[in-house]
Amino acid sequence: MAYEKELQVGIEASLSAAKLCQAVRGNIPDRIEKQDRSPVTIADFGSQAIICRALAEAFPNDPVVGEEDATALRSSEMSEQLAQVTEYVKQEIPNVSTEDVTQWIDHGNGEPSQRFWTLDPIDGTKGFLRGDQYAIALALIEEGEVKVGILACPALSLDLAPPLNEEGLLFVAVRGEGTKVRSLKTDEFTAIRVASPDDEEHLRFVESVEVAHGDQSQQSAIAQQAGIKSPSLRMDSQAKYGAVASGAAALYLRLPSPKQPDYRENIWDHAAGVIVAEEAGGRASDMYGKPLDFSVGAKLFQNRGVVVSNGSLHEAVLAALNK
Ligand SMILES: Nc1ncnc2c1ncn2[C@@H]1O[C@H](COP(=O)(O)OS(=O)(=O)O)[C@@H](OP(=O)(O)O)[C@H]1O
Ligand SMILES: [Mg+2]
Ligand SMILES: [Mg+2]
Ligand SMILES: [Mg+2]
Repeated sequence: MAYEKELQVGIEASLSAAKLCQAVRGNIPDRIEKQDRSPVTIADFGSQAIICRALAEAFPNDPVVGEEDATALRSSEMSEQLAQVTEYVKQEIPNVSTEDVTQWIDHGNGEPSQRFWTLDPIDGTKGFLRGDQYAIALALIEEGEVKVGILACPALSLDLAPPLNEEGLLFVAVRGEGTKVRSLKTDEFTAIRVASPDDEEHLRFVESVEVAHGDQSQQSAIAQQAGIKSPSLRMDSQAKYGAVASGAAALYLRLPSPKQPDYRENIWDHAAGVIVAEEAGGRASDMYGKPLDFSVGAKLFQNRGVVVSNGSLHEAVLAALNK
């Protein structure tokens, strides 16, 4: 098996981060507003600290391109939140100082290079705050190609055979080796595949809960033109990729919002999910059919929108988008 050490370290760190997130969710924290006005919480910071620490120790030469950074958390106005983050991190790693925590978080300020990791410590922060879906998403990128994806979805369960019907799922994919899933509670993995073309029951699509993150009216029009008759399943975060990879849905659509036509997707919002879907037999591209290009920096500058399917539906979706 390839990337054995990467998997072992990445999985262990993601499970520990997932535990921290679930502990914080027992008592949903305040939303902290970032400079771009999007939300972050003490759990996003704690999760990034735990995973960056593990990566820095095991792979000191690998940059980590993470969503969060500790600048605001170091300010005196946020000393209370920093203390809270540190308390939660201590439940996973004993004897930790506030200085350790901010340093580990800032290990995620790396730049994309020939080999690097990208981390979304909580994808779907809005979902996390609402009590809905969220994910911890970690991916290894080499030469612009996603090689490993680890996607923990602590609140996800799908209406499918075990272990997918258990709450709390971990999806893992390695390039060329398929995708597998396990419950967060047991350590037995099961291989998964996307929905087959004749699976009428799962011929449905997933999209964001947040209206501002896409174009829901175009998304339903396109899905209909591709032959999907049922309404969408709205789900926060890269859990949507898990739904397509396991066959709970046949399509994930994320078309640019008319209010933000110039929005570019962040690599950490997609890298782990893309390999999880592809290695399960699915296909991912942008709305023009171009492969998602992870070689051009921290955003998908060369792509517009995201289409993820079970493969068989892809051409019909692209044809509808082309009209
Ligand atoms: N305008 C716009 N268009 C597209 N995407 C955007 C936009 N604004 C934010 N984001 C990113 O969306 C990430 C959350 O993913 P989802 O939209 O799938 O989940 S959710 O329903 O919003 O929770 C979310 O990731 P997190 O910040 O990690 O939660 C954002 O990076
Ligand atoms: Mg965010
Ligand atoms: Mg995200
Ligand atoms: Mg995030």
